[in-house]
Amino acid sequence: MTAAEIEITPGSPQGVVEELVDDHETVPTAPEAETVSDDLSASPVVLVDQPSPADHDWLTEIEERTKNRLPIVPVWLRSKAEALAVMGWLVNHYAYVGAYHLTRSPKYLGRLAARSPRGAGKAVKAVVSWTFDTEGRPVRKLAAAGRDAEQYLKLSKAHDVRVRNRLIVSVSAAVVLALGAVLAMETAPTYSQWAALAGLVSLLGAVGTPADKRVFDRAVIPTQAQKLTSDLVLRALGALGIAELNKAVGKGGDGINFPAPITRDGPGWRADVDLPFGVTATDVMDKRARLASALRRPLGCVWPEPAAHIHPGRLVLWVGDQDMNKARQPLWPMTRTGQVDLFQPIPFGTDQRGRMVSVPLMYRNLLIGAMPGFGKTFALRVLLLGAALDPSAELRVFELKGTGDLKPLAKVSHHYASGAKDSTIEACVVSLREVYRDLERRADVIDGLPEDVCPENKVTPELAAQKALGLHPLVFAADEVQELFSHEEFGEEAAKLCTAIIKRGRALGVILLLATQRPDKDSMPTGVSANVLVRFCLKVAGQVENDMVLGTSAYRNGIRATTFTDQDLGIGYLLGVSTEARIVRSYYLDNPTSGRIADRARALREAAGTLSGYAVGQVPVEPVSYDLLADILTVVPAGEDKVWNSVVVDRLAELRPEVYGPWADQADEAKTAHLTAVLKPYGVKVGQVYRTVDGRGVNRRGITRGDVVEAVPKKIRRVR
Ligand SMILES: Nc1ncnc2c1ncn2[C@@H]1O[C@H](COP(=O)(O)OP(=O)(O)OP(=O)(O)O)[C@@H](O)[C@H]1O
Repeated sequence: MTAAEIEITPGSPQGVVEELVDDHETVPTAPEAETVSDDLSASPVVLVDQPSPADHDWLTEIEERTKNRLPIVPVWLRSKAEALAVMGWLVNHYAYVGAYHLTRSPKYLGRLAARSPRGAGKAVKAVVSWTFDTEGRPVRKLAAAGRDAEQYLKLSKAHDVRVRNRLIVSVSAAVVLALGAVLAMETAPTYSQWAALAGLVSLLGAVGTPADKRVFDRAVIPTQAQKLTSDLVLRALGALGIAELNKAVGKGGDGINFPAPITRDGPGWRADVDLPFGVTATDVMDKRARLASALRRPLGCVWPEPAAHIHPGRLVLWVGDQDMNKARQPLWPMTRTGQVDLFQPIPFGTDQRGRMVSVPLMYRNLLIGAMPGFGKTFALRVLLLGAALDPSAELRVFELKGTGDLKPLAKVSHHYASGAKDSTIEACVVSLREVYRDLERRADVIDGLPEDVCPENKVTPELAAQKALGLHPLVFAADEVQELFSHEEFGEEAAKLCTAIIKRGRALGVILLLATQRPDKDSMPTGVSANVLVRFCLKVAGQVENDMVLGTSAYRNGIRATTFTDQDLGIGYLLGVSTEARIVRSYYLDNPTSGRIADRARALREAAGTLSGYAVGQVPVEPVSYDLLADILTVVPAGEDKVWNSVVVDRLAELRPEVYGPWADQADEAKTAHLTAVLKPYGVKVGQVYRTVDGRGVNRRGITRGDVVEAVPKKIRRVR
């Protein structure tokens, strides 16, 4: 409430005013209050906004300002690697420009030679004009026309003296030049004669070049980056079709406030804007395409962001000189040297302004989603190579497409498999089962530790470092995970295992990294998508996929990965790393570079003695042999004709806990549905089975033993 006034009718209770005034201020009682009366008969009026001591608290004010300090040292100069990369890029750029012009030098010389007669003409004209003082002619003419004889005589005299002196200078210069030329022709070597001639011709050519023409071609087409001004910003905001904004920028409106000057920030311009009351930064982000159109810039240059830590109406508009997808991508800081500690964030990419964005993996899980070909695997590979550079981390990598994009990681992984075959899917599920079982062991280890060693009941760097405890970071990655979750036979089990690992694994040092090109509800279990903490969404087709990867309501809140263009490879929304969603372009590591980094990671592991499994030539994953139908016939003896599914699952879990244990860790209904699904490929039907429990008749879904016996010869495939 600003300078509003509230009338207190005689006898009205003080409490009414107290409820309406601003929060912390104490309202004086009616007699002490400043009263204003505009009508003698009217009741006293109290100013509701009383002066606040905080208004004059300069320390508070300074503290507020310090929150919005801009960096003293430019972002790119803060890291040695980044600064070197920028310098390298500059040297490369100017070397290119130099080579470009050098190869065109004959063309430039020809151009200058053609223009030199015009230049010679201009030079002669200028010398003659100077010598004979032609610029004074209009003044003398005026004096003559005004019949001012005295003035005219004065001017003529001065003119004569000036011309005489200048003639002496010009003639002397001409004689010296002529003599110099003759001398040079006689004595100077031929190459310097030619050089002098070329210099003279170039000079005259440059003089003769018209103002609207260039001597040199452009080696680099300059970006049409216009300086961002408040007028431009206001015009653009006014073109968004947001009523409150229109009112504010229109005639008689309150205007829009810029709390800080528009400045250069990285390779672009930054404007901080306080939007009108009630308009949020998200409202503007929603209309990014319109904003870009109004600013006349490519979409990839215009990045409105909220600054919600200040207030939801604070907009930070950053307009880059270059489209994000064309901007120079710095080198991944770990490309050549360095080791990673998984308890620290891993450098993952850069934002629109070229600032490095790191992703913490410990105590988190990650989901990457996008349409095919937009950079999921590349993004996943950056994080996996980061994890590989932590020699204590155990990697289990499954690339379910079969293109071998994650092959460089094979040499450091405990489990590695590639391909879309059933055997790869099965290997992946078997590995998941192992991880699931390892969760139990890890939980027991942590549970058994004294409180002073493990006060927070979770893996800490100190605990992870103690090899004997086996609490080292375990990174399980599956690319094209839709192949796993939509698999007829293993899909359901994989979904359950991943959901359980995502929910329980965080504190136990188990990290799940999943990438999918089909983030719909059939290929991405909601238990997984709802519980994942870090999300990276590159271009997706629609709202459903967007929200599946980025979380419910992301689209409604303006976080729309649908707005990325076809050229935005590797660019996506990253959620779960900072308070706001960030737009990030993952570091680009090609195959050979990834191979070299993996070699380094392998060397680190060899030194630490942590190479294991696939990386040292062991069989990828040894699937546990089991035969579902035979196992059912074992746990449902011949005399028992019909049995509930949930009972069968419990008995199976007792028989082979390592295989069926996770099935039994579910509610009865889920157990029933699970067994129904896995029996479907065998043609075993599930129906109602009546049983008496505690004297009461109960109907539940179950199987008939005879149907299982029938199915044995018709088995589609023996599950190993
Ligand atoms: N950060 C990046 N910068 C520039 N280009 C990139 C980046 N990331 C990926 N790309 C390009 O995008 C192409 C596709 O990347 P990638 O194979 O990771 O896509 P994908 O989403 O995994 O595709 P698919 O779903 O078909 O497996 C790569 O060949 C690469 O050239």
